[in-house]
Amino acid sequence: MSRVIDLNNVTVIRDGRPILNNVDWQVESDQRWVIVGPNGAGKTTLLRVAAAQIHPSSGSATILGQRLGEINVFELRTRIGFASSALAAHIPNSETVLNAVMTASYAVTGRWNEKYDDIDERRARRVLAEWHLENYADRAFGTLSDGEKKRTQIARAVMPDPELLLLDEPVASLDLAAREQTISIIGAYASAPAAPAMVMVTHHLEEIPAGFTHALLIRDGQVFAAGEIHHTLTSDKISESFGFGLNVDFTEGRFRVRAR
Ligand SMILES: Nc1ncnc2c1ncn2[C@@H]1O[C@H](COP(=O)(O)OP(=O)(O)OP(=O)(O)O)[C@@H](O)[C@H]1O
Repeated sequence: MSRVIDLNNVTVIRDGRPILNNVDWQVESDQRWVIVGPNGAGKTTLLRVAAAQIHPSSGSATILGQRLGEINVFELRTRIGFASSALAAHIPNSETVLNAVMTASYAVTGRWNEKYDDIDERRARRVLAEWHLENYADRAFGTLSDGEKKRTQIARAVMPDPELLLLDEPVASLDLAAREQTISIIGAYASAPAAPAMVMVTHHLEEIPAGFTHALLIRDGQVFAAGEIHHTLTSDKISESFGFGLNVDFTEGRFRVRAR
């Protein structure tokens, strides 16, 4: 086990105000975290610090043993898988699904002149099968449904075999069947002993897949609660962090939330 994310007193200032404020957070390699909090709480900002995409304005952020500000972030980013809708916007609509996933080995979107080895293609096809996309390898990315696009983004993120996998709302806006299918594939991936450390941002506790072990509740840029998932996603803590009375229960491996 090793420390994958180590944030100490991290503050991120934008437009003169802290959008993350004195955040302390540690993630170990055998943990899978969900980040939950109201709109605008700072979830995506926190994930972008973990992805080495933005630096703290103050405090220290060490990701996979590399302290941001002291290292080459381009090298570090090759060890991190990051799937978000914002990144998906960079995948050309005409790119085939196979190429969209395969180019991840070189951390680029859009296949130009790189030379790919058979081994990359074999791995990309294995990853496509793992994310139930094997029949879409030759389809243009732009022709996929939202659910297929989301799974392609995640397949792209796991292609380089990352040591840290970050998922920003991986099932947002999917229909019921696509949502349940994607939750179940992420759950199988997260539950495998060889899975990397993972962090997933979600708005809905119902969307937390199997295999997730820890939760961080964030409110107004500050950590409201963090720790083992069942000790953190309690009715009292969720109600207080969202400022609304909510009952949380956990049945058949899934969380469920109702108004009190
Ligand atoms: N570059 C920026 N400049 C100014 N404000 C920003 C910037 N990026 C984010 N913010 C603000 O910081 C706050 C936190 O944003 P962030 O996207 O991290 O929240 P979030 O918890 O992911 O929100 P949501 O649930 O709505 O996606 C928001 O109020 C947002 O408007």
